[in-house]
Amino acid sequence: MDGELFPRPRAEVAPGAVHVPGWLDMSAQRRLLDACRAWAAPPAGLRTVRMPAGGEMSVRSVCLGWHWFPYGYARTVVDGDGAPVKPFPEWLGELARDAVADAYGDAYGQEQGTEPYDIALVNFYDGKARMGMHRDSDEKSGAPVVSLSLGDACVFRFGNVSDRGRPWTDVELRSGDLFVFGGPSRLAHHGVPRTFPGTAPPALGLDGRLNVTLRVSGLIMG
Ligand SMILES: O=C(O)CCC(=O)C(=O)O
Ligand SMILES: [Fe+2]
Repeated sequence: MDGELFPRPRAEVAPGAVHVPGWLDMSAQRRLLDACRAWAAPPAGLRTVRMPAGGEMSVRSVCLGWHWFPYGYARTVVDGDGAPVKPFPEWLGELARDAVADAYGDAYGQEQGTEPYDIALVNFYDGKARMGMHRDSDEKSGAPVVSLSLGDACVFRFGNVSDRGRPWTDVELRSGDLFVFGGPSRLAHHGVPRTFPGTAPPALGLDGRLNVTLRVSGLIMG
């Protein structure tokens, strides 16, 4: 972010897991936030996800392209209002490609592939929301997951591929930050143990935190 006392360096926290601080400037953050507000509106808008065991996720979510539910993808909001999922816009796919290219440079070139990005999962965190350690394993593609953060900062816990426990690395994700995980880290466990309410940049006008992950489904269109 401009005006910081110490610039935050980019970091590869595990092989194929790259944090790029301040990747989106304020106007790009505003554009993404405006789009999230439109996506959040019904039908097929922001919803609370109920887990098979009976609990509810504390984040509220909306999907584009394919609708994620525990645990799979569908073309309609099968666990909500039943409406068709909103389309995945072309500009988001371009943003995902740019993100992977910027995060990886020439490394993991083989991971970039040619399959188009076709899923966005948007998660809204109020001050109390969290996300437990999990893997993004419902996709049929090994393409990297692209994560963009807006609003309040959070602790993003990036763990290992074998289980939910240590070793992990805690990374602070702030508004505008990019995190890409692919290659050997594509199926690493990760979660958000806490956010820092009130730390969103005032110029953005968001109370809480939004995270947008962009993914390749590897699923057949239709
Ligand atoms: O909010 C985040 O930074 C992570 C979100 C996440 O892991 C997911 O949507 O699967
Ligand atoms: Fe995830």
